[in-house]
Amino acid sequence: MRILVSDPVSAQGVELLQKEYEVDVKIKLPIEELIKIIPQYDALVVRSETKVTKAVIEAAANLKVIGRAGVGVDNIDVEAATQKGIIVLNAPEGNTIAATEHTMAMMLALARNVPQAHASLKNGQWLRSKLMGVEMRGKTLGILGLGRIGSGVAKRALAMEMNVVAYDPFINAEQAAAIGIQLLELDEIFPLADFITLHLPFTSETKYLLNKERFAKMKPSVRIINCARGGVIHEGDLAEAIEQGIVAGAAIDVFEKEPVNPENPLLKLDQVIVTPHLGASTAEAQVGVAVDVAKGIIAALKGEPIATAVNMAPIQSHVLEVIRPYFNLAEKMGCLAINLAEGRITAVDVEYNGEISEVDTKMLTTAMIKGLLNSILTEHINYVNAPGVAKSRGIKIREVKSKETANFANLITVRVYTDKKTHVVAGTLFGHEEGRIVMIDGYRVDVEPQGWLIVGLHLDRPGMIGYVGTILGTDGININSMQVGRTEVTGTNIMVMSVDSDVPAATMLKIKAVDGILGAKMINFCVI
Ligand SMILES: NC(=O)c1ccc[n+]([C@@H]2O[C@H](COP(=O)([O-])OP(=O)(O)OC[C@H]3O[C@@H](n4cnc5c(N)ncnc54)[C@H](O)[C@@H]3O)[C@@H](O)[C@H]2O)c1
Ligand SMILES: O=C(O)CC[C@@H](O)C(=O)O
Repeated sequence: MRILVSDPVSAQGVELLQKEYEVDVKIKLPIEELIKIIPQYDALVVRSETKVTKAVIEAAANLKVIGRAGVGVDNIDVEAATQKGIIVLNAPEGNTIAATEHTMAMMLALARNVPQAHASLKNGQWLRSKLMGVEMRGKTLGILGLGRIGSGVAKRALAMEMNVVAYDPFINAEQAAAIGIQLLELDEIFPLADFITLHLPFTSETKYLLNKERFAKMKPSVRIINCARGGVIHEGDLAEAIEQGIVAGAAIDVFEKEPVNPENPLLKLDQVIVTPHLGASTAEAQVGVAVDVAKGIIAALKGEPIATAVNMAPIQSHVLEVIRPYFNLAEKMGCLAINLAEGRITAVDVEYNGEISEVDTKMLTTAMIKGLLNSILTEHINYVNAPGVAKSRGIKIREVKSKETANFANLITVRVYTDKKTHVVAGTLFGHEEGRIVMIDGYRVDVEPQGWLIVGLHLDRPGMIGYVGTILGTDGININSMQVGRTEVTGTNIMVMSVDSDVPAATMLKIKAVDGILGAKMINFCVI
């Protein structure tokens, strides 16, 4: 597999990727060049400079995952990626502290005119009275967006004895109270705030959230800090509000167009201090996001679950801890169940029994669907596209949950309904990690879901196992485990054999032709 890194990311992340895959680092690629070379790659790693547009994604014939070394994914067409089954993941936590501290640095620098003082003094001017500042203590800070960075800023502002209020429609009052601040409506914040800092994503909802109309509602002494995304403030309106004395000053790290146009009106104002999108630029944050994104890319390429994918249902870390050991098992159970099934599949039930039923198991169900569909489709099925593909094929997926369990602490049961029959496969973990299939169509087995498996139905009479063993032996296929038992149909037995290598179709035909063999299936667990 090949990975393209198209923005500067820390060496630690690149080295992690190089341990597993071939990696090309090509910075500042013109978009035409990116479109030309992207079909060669399975994964793409970016920061904010590379614009992963629809055209890039359409050209990306082999791309499986795009990793963003940072939080904001607004430089990636996530919708186009999702439609193509490409996982988009980010590294949401690695630069939180960096961006939080940069916000505090910008707020203090704005309050005390630090950049203006520095520049004038270096220019030979001693401007003490002109550069009078304001204190933070006792002032009201309005935080727009109380997520990771917003709440970090809130805690630091409280330590500086500021009054802190916040607007975030997706946070409840208890969460805000736990930080020690009050949630208000947006319009309630404007007349109160001496400082307003933005920490929300750039979306169609937040575009130009602060504009002419909203500046007019603010205190005339208000100072604005933006270390989130350029487009959440209308830059022209802000410049005008500052010129008119409606806003006292602004500290801006992010711009609607980056690198910023030197003609941007904000750059011309003394009351505006700026940095070139440096929020995440600390040594620690860059190592953090590069390592996090590399781990995410490796997991994605190996088909493992990813906690930081933005176009899949998010998994909370305590849930991931519980369900992680079951992913491989669930996927293999999907593969086995679909291989047993005959006829048109109409629905699949996944039943969770035991303690596992108490956590969110959606991603395990997705793993099962992934295993099921990858066994029958040529298109690559992953955690992003599996539910959509199942739906488009008219397969109804249902989760059933019960804390009750009979023989195992935790049990997953997959039922595949077809227009002919229902097939049932159940699995559990032995110890904490070892996945086992413990039931196939009502028959108790103990099968490691790996390698190759033959499942056959035969008449309950002497010699049947011998015939099959002889065919396999003659064709050079080694049996490494074998179980035989009665099914619920009188006179019919089931045999389950793990073998060391792939079984050619010709060998399977010979087995099926044995008098008394009622059917036989070969399951290749290696294909998923
Ligand atoms: N300057 C930088 O270098 C830098 C570094 C890191 C992050 N960022 C940016 O900072 C911002 C915040 O990052 P984060 O890690 O705190 O993200 P986060 O997802 O933890 O927090 C975002 C918060 O915004 C809230 N929100 C969403 N839509 C909203 C709306 N319409 N109105 C009000 N609140 C809304 C969400 O509920 C959430 O609580 C993002 O835009 C991110 O891209 C910039
Ligand atoms: O890559 C960067 O330096 C910026 C990152 C930042 O904007 C983010 O959203 O994480």
